[in-house]
Formats: sequence, C-alpha cells, structure tokens
Amino acid sequence: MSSPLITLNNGQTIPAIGLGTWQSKPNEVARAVEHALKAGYRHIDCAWAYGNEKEVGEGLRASGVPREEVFITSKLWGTYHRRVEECLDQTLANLGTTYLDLYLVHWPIAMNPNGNHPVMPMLPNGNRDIDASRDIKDTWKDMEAMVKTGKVKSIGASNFSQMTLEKILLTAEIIPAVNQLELHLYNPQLKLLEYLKSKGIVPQAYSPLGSTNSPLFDDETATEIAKKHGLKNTSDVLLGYLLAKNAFVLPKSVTPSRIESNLTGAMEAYNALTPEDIKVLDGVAAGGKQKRFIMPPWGIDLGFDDWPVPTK
Ligand SMILES: NC(=O)C1=CN([C@@H]2O[C@H](COP(=O)(O)OP(=O)(O)OC[C@H]3O[C@@H](n4cnc5c(N)ncnc54)[C@H](OP(=O)(O)O)[C@@H]3O)[C@@H](O)[C@H]2O)C=CC1
Ligand SMILES: O=C[C@H](O)[C@@H](O)[C@@H](O)[C@H](O)C(=O)O
Repeated sequence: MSSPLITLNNGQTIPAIGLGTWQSKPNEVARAVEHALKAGYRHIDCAWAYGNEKEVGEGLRASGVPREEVFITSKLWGTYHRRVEECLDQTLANLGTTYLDLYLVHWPIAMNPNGNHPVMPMLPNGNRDIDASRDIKDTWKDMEAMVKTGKVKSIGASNFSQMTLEKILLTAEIIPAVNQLELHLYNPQLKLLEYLKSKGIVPQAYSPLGSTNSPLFDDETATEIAKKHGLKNTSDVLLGYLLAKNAFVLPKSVTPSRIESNLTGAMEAYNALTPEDIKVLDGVAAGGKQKRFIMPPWGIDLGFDDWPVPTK
C-alpha cells in the first residue's frame, strides 16, 4: 500500500505518510528505513541533528527503491543558521544523495556556531547558547538560495508559529512549502492550521502519536471511535484524524509490524472517519486534554499560544 499524495504550493507532490527517524538508533534506523520502503513508504523525514542520516542512507540503498521514487526531507540545525549550505552539504553526504526533496529550518532559533558544542552549545549558567543577533529572515534568505543551487527542491519551516512566519513573510521570495509542527489529538493547533491554509503552507504533523511513552494510545475517545469503525488500533485513528485535517503524518517506528500498521491503519482510518468523528476529535484537546510533549528549553518566546513565555 502507498499513501495519498499532497500537492505543495510549488506543484511538487509528497506522499502524505512519511517515516519519522528522530531517536531511531543508528543501528536500528537502516533496517527501519529499508523495511518501510519495502512496505510501501515513499517519504522519510530526517534531520542533521538526529545523528543517524548515514544509516538512513544505508537503509535507502538496501531497499533497492530508486532514489528518485523517495521523498526525502532533512532539516537545518540551529548552530548552522549562518552556514546553511555547509549543513546541507553534510546532510547530502551523510545520506549519499545529491539533492533533497525538502529542506526545513528545524527551529527558528540560531545557536552560537562557535560555542562549546557543535549541536547543543551551552552557556556557563546552563542556558542554551542562543545566537540572538541572527535574524530569522536572513536564515530564510539563505534557505532560498539553496533552491537555486538545485540541491533542494522545496524549502519549508518547522516549529514556526504565526508570529515567526509573519516575520519571514515580510521579505520572503519563496513561501514555505510546509510547516512541520507538533500536531496530534492533544495539540491540534486548530488556529494555526487555519492560518497556514490561508497562506498555502501545508502542515506536517510531527509526534503524531504523541512521541515516546505516549498517553494518546489510551485515549478513550480515539479508542471508542476505532472500535466503532472496526479499526485494529487506536493509533490508526490518531493518524487518520491528522490526514483528515490535510496534514502529513510522520510516525516514527523501528518496529516492523508498527511500521506496516501505521501505513495501512492510517489509510483505513482516514477512509472510515466521518465529519462527525472529526468534530468530536477536534474537541478532545479543548475539552481539557491540551498537551504539548516536545518543549525544548529555548528560553525565548516562540509565539505559540499554548507554550508559556519564559520568565527572564
Ligand atoms: N521538527 C521537529 O522538531 C520534530 C520532528 N519530529 C519528526 O516526527 C517524527 C515522529 O515524531 P516522534 O516524536 O518520533 O513520535 P511519534 O509520535 O511518531 O511516536 C513514536 C513512538 O511511538 C511508538 N510507536 C510507533 N508506532 C506505534 C504503534 N502503532 N503503536 C504503538 N507504539 C507506536 C514508537 O516506538 P518504536 O519505534 O519502538 O516502535 C515511538 O516510541 C520524528 O521521528 C521526526 O522525524 C519529531 C519531533 C520534533
Ligand atoms: O526533531 C526533533 C526535535 O526537534 C529535537 O531535535 C529537539 O527537541 C531537540 O531534542 C532539542 O532539545 O532541542
């Protein structure tokens, strides 16, 4: 089974279901990618910061699926906001490919490129070593330049609130194709989804299952809806719900049976869910279950309604 395609604002199409690779250990991720591609996935979500792109590349080659049939995304890390092409070139070399289908700014926050650590530079006081003088608009300009090199087909955002998007849109020549966000039953960000729609930016749902040790699998509403439609897993409803919101889903798994069922189950649920189910699922977070799972301690305001502004 393959997944439906979503068309981006530049006409490029992407399979709506992609395999996540964050926290997939290097010794597990090659087999996970190979298995996913053999099971029908054609979209892999990677990042320089995940430290496993070399092994993702091994999995791609082991699958025997031609490179041009797979949609590959990767992300620019904070310590490289002033060295965009350098980060991209490392990713391309790690993956063993000459181009990416999509390149995202991982977080709209630059970190000190000359700090005490290449990935997570820290200050003596324990805070992240942020490069506050780097304007996100300039990082976006450098991302735009990567499209001209032919090394990336599309560019996009990740973890950008409306506030951050408005900043880059002031000078952007290329509107981000996507915004990859924490999106799931307990954090549906309905207002931001409306804004993205108005700008032609497609949402990509990260942590669609609620990430590691997720409470979402036990959610009563999703479980009841799964039962009602004879779906095998609550996770099917979690993924089908996001597809129905016109978001990509990027479930991560290194478990072969889950890799398979996330693809087939998401599609089954997408086809089974009714507008009434979607309305009920839309109300779960607002009904007292709102929760975000990925909240790195950046120490600055990212402009998300549900993410408390840090006190100095
Ligand atoms: N842009 C960004 O800042 C971010 C991007 N992402 C991207 O999104 C992807 C997905 O998000 P992630 O946080 O990994 O979390 P997910 O919501 O995809 O959940 C992954 C967890 O759920 C388990 N799991 C997967 N499928 C099932 C299933 N059917 N039943 C029960 N358990 C299951 C996995 O275990 P196991 O592997 O052991 O099967 C793993 O522990 C990432 O891998 C990454 O690619 C994620 C976070 C932030
Ligand atoms: O993509 C995954 C996430 O964004 C992850 O890379 C960050 O949350 C990182 O662990 C951090 O602490 O900043």
